[in-house]
Amino acid sequence: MTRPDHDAPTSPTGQAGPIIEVTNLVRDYGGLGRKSRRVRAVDHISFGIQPGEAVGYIGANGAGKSTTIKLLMGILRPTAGQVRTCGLDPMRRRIDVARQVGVVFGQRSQLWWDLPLRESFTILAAIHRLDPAAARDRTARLVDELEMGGQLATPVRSLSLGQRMRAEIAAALLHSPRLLVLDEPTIGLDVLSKQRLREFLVEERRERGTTLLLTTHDMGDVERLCSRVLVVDHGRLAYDGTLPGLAATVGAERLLVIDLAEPTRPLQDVPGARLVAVESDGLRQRLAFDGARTTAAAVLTEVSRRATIRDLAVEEPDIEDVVRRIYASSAGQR
Ligand SMILES: Nc1ncnc2c1ncn2[C@@H]1O[C@H](COP(=O)(O)OP(=O)(O)OP(=O)(O)O)[C@@H](O)[C@H]1O
Repeated sequence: MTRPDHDAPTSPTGQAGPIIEVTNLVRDYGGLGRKSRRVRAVDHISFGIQPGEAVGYIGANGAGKSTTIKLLMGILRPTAGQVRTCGLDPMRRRIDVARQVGVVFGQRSQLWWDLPLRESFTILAAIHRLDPAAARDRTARLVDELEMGGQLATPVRSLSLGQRMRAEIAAALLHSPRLLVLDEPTIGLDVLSKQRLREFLVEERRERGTTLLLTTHDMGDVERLCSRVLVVDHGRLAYDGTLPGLAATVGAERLLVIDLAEPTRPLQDVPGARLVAVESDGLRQRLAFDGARTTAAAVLTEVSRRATIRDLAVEEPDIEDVVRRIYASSAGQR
């Protein structure tokens, strides 16, 4: 597919249309010298992200996630294919893109290491040319919501990992970007810090409709924050859809944990279900079923013909396992 090598005439500032549009994107590293081996980090990837979406971009180490993000931000030039971020060519309009996007790269800080945190916010507000009063309000709000009030006088280098990540996110959101790109935002954080950060992001998106693109190895981030997931594997897009759909593509089973009123014979041969475990003399039984082929209701109807159900729970597939199976199945296709 070819596109004119200029920004779409209908969206000179990139306000209309998809917020990210990637078409047949390719990026190679190396391969120029005789001894240098060429690595295809991104291999003909195409996808679009609409304003307001929250998308998890996941894949194993070296799958091509960071390279894709750098291409989206205009840090790297594509080997082939097209990228539009906020409707703009990020290589040619990097500053205009930066005005509309907030980015947090796990390894790279946008804060001034030796200065008190407060100073970083002041400098960033000046760089983004924010109105001073509006910048003060926005900073105060982010500091409040991210519970950073106690750290404003602390030099960035003395912040804990969790505090620094919250500070990075506040810095990325200071100019109220349309798109927030987060690379591994919860890596290394303790459970409580992760939970707080996720809650903040949910709230921020609910209030402002900010589009979110998130790379992560933590499926909890995806489950909590993203309505759509892109799985990249060896530079190729292996899946684009919802999380439950992801589970369905590998035939991942859901589990019904059924508590029965009396000890009951093993619930074998329930159509569409597989008996996984019988516990407490048959008082609790676990049946696995494939959500694409039958429903929990159909399985329960059959069980209730055989015994009285006292209580039940449905356990969703383990998403880490689902992702492992996606990688395994796409490796089989190569
Ligand atoms: N500057 C570089 N020079 C050469 N090869 C590179 C360079 N950067 C990345 N690569 C290679 O490109 C491939 C994709 O790397 P990338 O960093 O995009 O993956 P990733 O999915 O972000 O991995 P991780 O989860 O480990 O951060 C890998 O094989 C990597 O070794």
